Amino acid sequence: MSDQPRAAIAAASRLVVKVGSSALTTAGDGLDVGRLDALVDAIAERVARDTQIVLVSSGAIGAGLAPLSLGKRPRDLATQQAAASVGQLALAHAYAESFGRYSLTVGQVLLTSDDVVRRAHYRNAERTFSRLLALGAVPVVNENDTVATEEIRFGDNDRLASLVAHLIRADALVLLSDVDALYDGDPRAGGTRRIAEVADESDLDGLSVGMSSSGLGTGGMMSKVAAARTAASSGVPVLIAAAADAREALGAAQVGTVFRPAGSRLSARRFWLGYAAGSNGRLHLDDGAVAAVVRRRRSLLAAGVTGVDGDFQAGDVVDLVNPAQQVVARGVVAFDVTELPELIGRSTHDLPPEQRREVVHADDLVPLRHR
Ligand SMILES: Nc1ncnc2c1ncn2[C@@H]1O[C@H](COP(=O)(O)OP(=O)(O)O)[C@@H](O)[C@H]1O
Ligand SMILES: N[C@@H](CCC(=O)OP(=O)(O)O)C(=O)O
Repeated sequence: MSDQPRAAIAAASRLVVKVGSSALTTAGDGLDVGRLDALVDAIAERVARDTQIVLVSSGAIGAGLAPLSLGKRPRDLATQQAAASVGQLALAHAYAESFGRYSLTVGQVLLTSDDVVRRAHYRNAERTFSRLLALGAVPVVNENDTVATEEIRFGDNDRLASLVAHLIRADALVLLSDVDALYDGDPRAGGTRRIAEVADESDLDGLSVGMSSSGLGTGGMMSKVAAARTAASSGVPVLIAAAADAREALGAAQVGTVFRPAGSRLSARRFWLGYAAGSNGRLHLDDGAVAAVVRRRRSLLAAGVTGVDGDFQAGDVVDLVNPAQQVVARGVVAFDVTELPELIGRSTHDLPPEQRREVVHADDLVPLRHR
């Protein structure tokens, strides 16, 4: 086992740290200020060593339960939003007080999925973060739960954190939770083994990673592993650790599970295209087109398209799907959905001159891995 990704996390000059509800709130009592202060102590220590940190914090819903006399996490969206509305205020206040002990200023950034799905909003968010960091503030991020509808919500701050890590070009992502690492099965069941490092995708084979969460968070370990894979496969090392071990995690990083980054880092635009953008439709590819696009990194031509669905216009983002119905790539399509049916399957030189172009140009295309 190599210490390379842990050394990179220990030396990072820009970090995204995400903390889950389970590490900040308790079912009956709401926000646990003692645990929040301990997390802030660890972050402030790292900031004092000149690391810029963006904190993605869950816990708004959990923090809003006790003030509204709600016993456990509500299932319906309206009550979750009411709890988040009350809880986010408490959370932001607690962070402002806690960072204030170190004379650090916090800035609240509440994002909806539109802020990353739409390219113009994405760039706007990027500017806000870089300005806050340049001014020496600690951005504290959460989903804007009170306005996010069922359809558009992330519902999952692990994914939001991996998107933010790319948005701000962080050197590493640290996911803090109530569990100290990824195990080969749900540690609550006992008899499980800690995974110290995920060097490549094959290290995840055979693991039982639960959706079931602590009861306070959402997505369980499954959403953390998905977020870690997204970040690592596009060049960002990730550490999953317990919030209780935050000092060690943000220090030498010799705790938890580390995900080794694979390949080179995607540009902000290609990352956005592959992982953040919303998709407006699907192009179905034959095997030859899949090989050309995924292995040889060529443009997608009409000859290799077998079908289309969705409602898209030229310039929209679409999924590229193989014959087994797996999404193998995403790209910006060069035709409206209404134009494609009469073009597909035809070779480029048979097309009318005004339509003699790639369906998706190689520069606008990002191959994705699938499991
Ligand atoms: N293979 C696994 N390894 C580690 N934890 C797991 C695994 N499968 C399920 N879990 C559970 O995932 C929970 C963490 O997820 P969650 O409650 O959503 O955390 P958070 O609120 O921090 O996002 C842990 O309490 C743990 O019991
Ligand atoms: N935005 C929600 C948290 C959503 C979420 O992903 O929660 P968690 O699994 O605890 O990171 C809140 O603040 O309660």
